[in-house]
Amino acid sequence: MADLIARNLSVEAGKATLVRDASFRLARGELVALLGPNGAGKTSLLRASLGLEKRASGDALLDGTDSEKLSPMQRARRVAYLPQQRPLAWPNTVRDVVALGRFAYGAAPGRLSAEDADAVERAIKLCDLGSFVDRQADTLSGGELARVHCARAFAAGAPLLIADEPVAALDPRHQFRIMDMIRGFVDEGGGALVVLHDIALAARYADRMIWMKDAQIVADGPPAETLSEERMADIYGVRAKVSGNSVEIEGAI
Ligand SMILES: Nc1ncnc2c1ncn2[C@@H]1O[C@H](COP(=O)(O)OP(=O)(O)OP(=O)(O)O)[C@@H](O)[C@H]1O
Repeated sequence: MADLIARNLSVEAGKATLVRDASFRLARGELVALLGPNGAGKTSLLRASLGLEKRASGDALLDGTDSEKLSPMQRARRVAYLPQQRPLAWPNTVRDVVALGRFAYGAAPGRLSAEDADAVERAIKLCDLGSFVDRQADTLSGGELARVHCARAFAAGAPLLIADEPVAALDPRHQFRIMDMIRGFVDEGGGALVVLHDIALAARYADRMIWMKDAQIVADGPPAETLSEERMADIYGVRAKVSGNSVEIEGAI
């Protein structure tokens, strides 16, 4: 059973509390949106859950193992993590950047098994990168590069996917395409936790919404139970019209 369970996690930096007493579970078969304003603590929560950032208290288990105790390779086989900041370490072709997603299987660009090569080609196709494969990744536009990083995460073939704002720089069509791919991944048995700032997109795709504000999780449940005009006012300080899963933001309060 692949899952990620965070229990009473807190993260501190100096005197600041970035995450306070947060608990959630991510399992296969669900697409969970993590929402909240800038600075709410979303990235800190994800990184601490994955064992990439020190916790002040609480714990986080990936498939029952403390995530802080996993080696990078063990972690990467359990979960593909697409961070918000996605620096390219060096200029490389698109195909080679996507191939980096296979490192958990001992692959390196130029040294791919048939299975690795297959996963890389599938991810390239899924993310609509066919015409870019031989380009240097550092010559792509921001949105094109975002798709390359999505492909790198998909190529990993891990049962869980955690993506921090995967569609932030994308045009509307590619936002839908990426969300469709994540939905498809979940429908085939994966589990995905995705940070989104587009509430309408989140409500349309997510089975569950986790809402954060001021370092705390304040709600966790299906859109029908947690998305409301009051919630939009409380979390984001905006006036919004909410009708079913549709949200129209009218302005700041
Ligand atoms: N090392 C640090 N020292 C002090 N404050 C920090 C540190 N790292 C993060 N913060 C602060 O903690 C808060 C939470 O940051 P985090 O990146 O988790 O927020 P977020 O919800 O992901 O925001 P965004 O939507 O803008 O990406 C922010 O106010 C940030 O400035």
